[in-house]
Amino acid sequence: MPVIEVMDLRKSYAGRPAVDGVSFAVEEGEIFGVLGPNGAGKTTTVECVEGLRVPDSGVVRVTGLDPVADHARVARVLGAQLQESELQAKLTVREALELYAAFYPKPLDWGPLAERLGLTAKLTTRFGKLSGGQKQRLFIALALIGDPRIVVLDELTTGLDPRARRDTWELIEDVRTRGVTVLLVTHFMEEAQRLCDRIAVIDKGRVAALDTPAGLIRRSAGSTVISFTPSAPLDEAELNALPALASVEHRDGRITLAGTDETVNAVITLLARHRVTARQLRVSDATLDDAFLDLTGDATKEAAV
Ligand SMILES: Nc1ncnc2c1ncn2[C@@H]1O[C@H](COP(=O)(O)OP(=O)(O)OP(=O)(O)O)[C@@H](O)[C@H]1O
Repeated sequence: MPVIEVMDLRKSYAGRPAVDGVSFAVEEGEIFGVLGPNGAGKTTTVECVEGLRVPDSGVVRVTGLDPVADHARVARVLGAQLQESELQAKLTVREALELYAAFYPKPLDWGPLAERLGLTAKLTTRFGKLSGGQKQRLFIALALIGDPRIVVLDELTTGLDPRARRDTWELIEDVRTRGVTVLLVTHFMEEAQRLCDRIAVIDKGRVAALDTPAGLIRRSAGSTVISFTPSAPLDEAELNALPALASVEHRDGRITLAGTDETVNAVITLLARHRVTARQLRVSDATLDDAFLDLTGDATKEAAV
């Protein structure tokens, strides 16, 4: 049985749909990503899973329980990252960890958790004096302290420097190794690609695609990218006629084509036919970034970056 089930979830604000028929199921032990442009309905969706918002219609189940009607029981199995305003400025890091540990029947030992999140040197620092990244790390610790079966992390590494981000990814991988299910809302493609087993791409309140990161990349139009600097100009019409071509870009004499393996073979044949040499030829797989822009359409491109 899935540990989280969302079926035809709908939620409007002042008559405007923010979530418009979202369905997905998260299996035990999975890292499930929710990805989408700003305002797509991601936070509303996960807050319905946490029982913090009441859906207009649809069904949400967490370990078979209704997060609104069975809020107390759901809170025992689900750890959620807090919003900044929820902690007192005068509370020290140690006090916050001890306080939250006391809420749960079998909390984790907060010492190693604080160590893993680089908070040991900050135990006596008051919350109000922490940097944005340190606060973020404390919220992650507090989400995990109750040793939950499921953890919901919204914008996990926003505000963290690259080092802290990588340490946090390792921590999340450790958490999953212990069998914890992770529901992760993120804007970072690299994070989603590295951590998530499956991703629901949400766009305009609906699920635009649901697949593994590799599956999302494969289904986007230009899943292979070839770039090179030709030794002589190539005919634009011939380039545009290449099979399975998704896009052509020219920059500083360099040509970048997105397509499939078929496009790559055809361009190599084209180059040979015209006796044109391709300097600095590179062939690479498209990234999740490319797939995301493709799946969420042109209108949302600007909001996504
Ligand atoms: N409490 C609220 N009252 C009115 N409108 C809201 C409320 N919360 C969210 N919205 C609107 O609902 C839509 C979806 O918001 P939501 O926060 O769920 O999106 P999101 O995908 O999490 O966005 P972001 O990536 O920017 O955090 C947005 O248009 C937002 O303005």
